[in-house]
Amino acid sequence: MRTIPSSELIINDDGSIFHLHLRPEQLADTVILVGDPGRVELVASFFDTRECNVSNREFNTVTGTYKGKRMTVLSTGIGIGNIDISVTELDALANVDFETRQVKPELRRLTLLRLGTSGAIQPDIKVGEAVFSRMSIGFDGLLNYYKGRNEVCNLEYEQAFMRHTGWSDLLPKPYFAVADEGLFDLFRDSTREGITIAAPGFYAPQGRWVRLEPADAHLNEKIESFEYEGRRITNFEMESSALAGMASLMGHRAATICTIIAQRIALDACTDYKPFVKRMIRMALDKLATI
Ligand SMILES: O=P(O)(O)O[C@H]1O[C@H](CO)[C@@H](O)[C@H]1O
Ligand SMILES: O=c1cc[nH]c(=O)[nH]1
Repeated sequence: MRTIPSSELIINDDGSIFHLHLRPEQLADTVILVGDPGRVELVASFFDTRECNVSNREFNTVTGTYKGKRMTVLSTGIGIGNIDISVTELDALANVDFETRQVKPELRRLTLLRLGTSGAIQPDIKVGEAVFSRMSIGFDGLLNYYKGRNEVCNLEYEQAFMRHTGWSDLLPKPYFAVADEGLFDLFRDSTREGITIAAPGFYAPQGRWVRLEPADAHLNEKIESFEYEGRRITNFEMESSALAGMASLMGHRAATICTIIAQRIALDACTDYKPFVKRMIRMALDKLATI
């Protein structure tokens, strides 16, 4: 059996994992991931009990209970690189023996739910709505670095999307990662189903033009008009693809729900979005407490 070298899985002197600074016993089976470090306290404010509060860089973590169910809430900061770190380290905490540095014979299956914010790219999706990313399109390329990527992605959608958009060979190949169906069933009545683009940036990668002009000024129009099997692309954010894709490869169940805070078609944005996010968090906690 492979022993993972200490340069590949870095464990701190106190027995915690390199970036998250968590020790294996501090991780619950149900994990809520949020981008904003300040959102951890908002989620944890609903908890009945708290057993630990750990912080390193942008990674804040609280483990506690909500309606008797043990949960961990973790902030990942912004972007796919931090999802690569967070999901790998969460999985290692659950499934690697830190003494032997070997994968445990019995694997633990985590439930990973990201609660984020997002911009809508269809005119009928309003600010304040919660969109469930049933599929996520990775514009970031991360999953292409992992073996088995084709086995967990929807390749038909990928081909159709690249054809429709005339995908530039300067960009990473997009991957279509799929959310856990059980989580979709849990949330289908309380959210709007969507297909979400996870972009490797907030500005040009989402078609925004401040001073630097996007390479393809018409890409968002092509994204908006893409339709396959009667489904369309609904929203932009920056993490859901790597979360869904890595969790599928590892055997965890994962999904993303985002509150819409920008309406890209109406050219509108809401900066007072926290009450909507709070509503999404309470809804998600109530559902997660039942499984
Ligand atoms: O509100 P969070 O969870 O950070 O999610 C969204 O907001 C950030 C950009 O403002 C990106 O992380 C994007 O995915
Ligand atoms: O438009 C948006 C809003 C929030 N987060 C994003 O990544 N994009």
